Amino acid sequence: MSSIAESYKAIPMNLNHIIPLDFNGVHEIPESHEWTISTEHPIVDPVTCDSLPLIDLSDPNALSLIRKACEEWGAFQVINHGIPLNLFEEVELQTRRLFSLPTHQKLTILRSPDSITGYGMPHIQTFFPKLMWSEGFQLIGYPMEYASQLWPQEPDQQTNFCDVMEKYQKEMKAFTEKLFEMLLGSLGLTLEDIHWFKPTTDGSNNHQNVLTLNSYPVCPDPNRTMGLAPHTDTSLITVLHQSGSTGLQVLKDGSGWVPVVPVSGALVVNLGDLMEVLTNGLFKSIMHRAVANMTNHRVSVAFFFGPPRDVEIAPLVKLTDEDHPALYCPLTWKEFLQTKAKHFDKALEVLRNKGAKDNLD
Ligand SMILES: C=C1C[C@]23C[C@@]1(O)CC[C@H]2[C@@]12CCC[C@@](C)(C(=O)O1)[C@H]2[C@@H]3C(=O)O
Ligand SMILES: O=C(O)CCC(=O)C(=O)O
Ligand SMILES: [Fe+2]
Repeated sequence: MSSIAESYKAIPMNLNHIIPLDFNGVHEIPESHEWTISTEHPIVDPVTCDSLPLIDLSDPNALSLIRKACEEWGAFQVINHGIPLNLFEEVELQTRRLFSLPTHQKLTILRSPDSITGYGMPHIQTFFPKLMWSEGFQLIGYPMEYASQLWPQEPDQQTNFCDVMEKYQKEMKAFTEKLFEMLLGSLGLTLEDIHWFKPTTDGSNNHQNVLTLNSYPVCPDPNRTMGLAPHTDTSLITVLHQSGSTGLQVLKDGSGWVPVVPVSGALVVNLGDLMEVLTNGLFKSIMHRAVANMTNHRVSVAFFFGPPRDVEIAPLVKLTDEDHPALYCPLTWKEFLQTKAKHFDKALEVLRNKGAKDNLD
């Protein structure tokens, strides 16, 4: 059995693309972090122009609103999701505790070049000549091996951190499974149409999920830097809790970069590349990016919901016919991460053109 944790073994990253800047006391943008931001797409005003749909999950029309948002945007915000709001406060507090540690302490849990978990710059850094104004920490499950290094003298803090992260992942797992069912429902499908989906009452099914804590330190000139460069996620669904400060922007066809205005207690749902594959392109994965700001240290928490290990994702049979042939070749999340690590934003195109996964190189 091969898991996503092994995805980067064949394509290790360069250490210069993992170690973040020590952002403390930086008042000038170093050349290494100075970006020329493309003006190909303008930043639009989310108040007077397009704004990301906000869906109330208790609305009787929720399914049709979800379908519209998934077809037109590939993302939406949700309220009435059932996750206790104090859990967001707890996860944000623990996230801030981690990132406010001295740099030498954070470097004790530096991600190794062939690994998925640990502290460092985003995996996509490798595709950009300039460095991003952010740092992140990826974890899977109960992260005691990391917490014990971060707070060696504080056993209570170690357990607090791990307990909150574990509780958050459990809530997110249940929520993303429910959301996945709603997304299918919006297309007239059920979980029965997904041969690999095995819901369990005790939460023990083997979906693969990753939690990422993102940190965007205060930046002296955000217009000349990039917090997290434009990308689509590889997951089926990503659920993002953004703290009170703006920073996330989604790319809307025909409009431009639309800032996602934080709504208290709401979660942002992004569709990832594997959802585009599964729905044979009916739902699109959304291009998005994040920017830092001059006044607040912005943090966000992203939960990546993926398929079980060794399950090949392919366009759903019920969504294909003679007029709508399958557009993508089947592959596992791990194989897709490897394709993305080679081809980045061309990865879906590669899947469309190759027909069989043996030809992905
Ligand atoms: C499972 C994963 C999704 C992710 C790559 C990763 O292997 C672990 C971290 C995730 C993350 C977080 C920041 C943005 C992103 C594009 C990246 O570079 O690392 C996503 C990845 C993704 O969606 O592929
Ligand atoms: O911080 C954000 O708003 C975006 C984070 C994100 O896109 C990611 O973690 O993949
Ligand atoms: Fe993302």
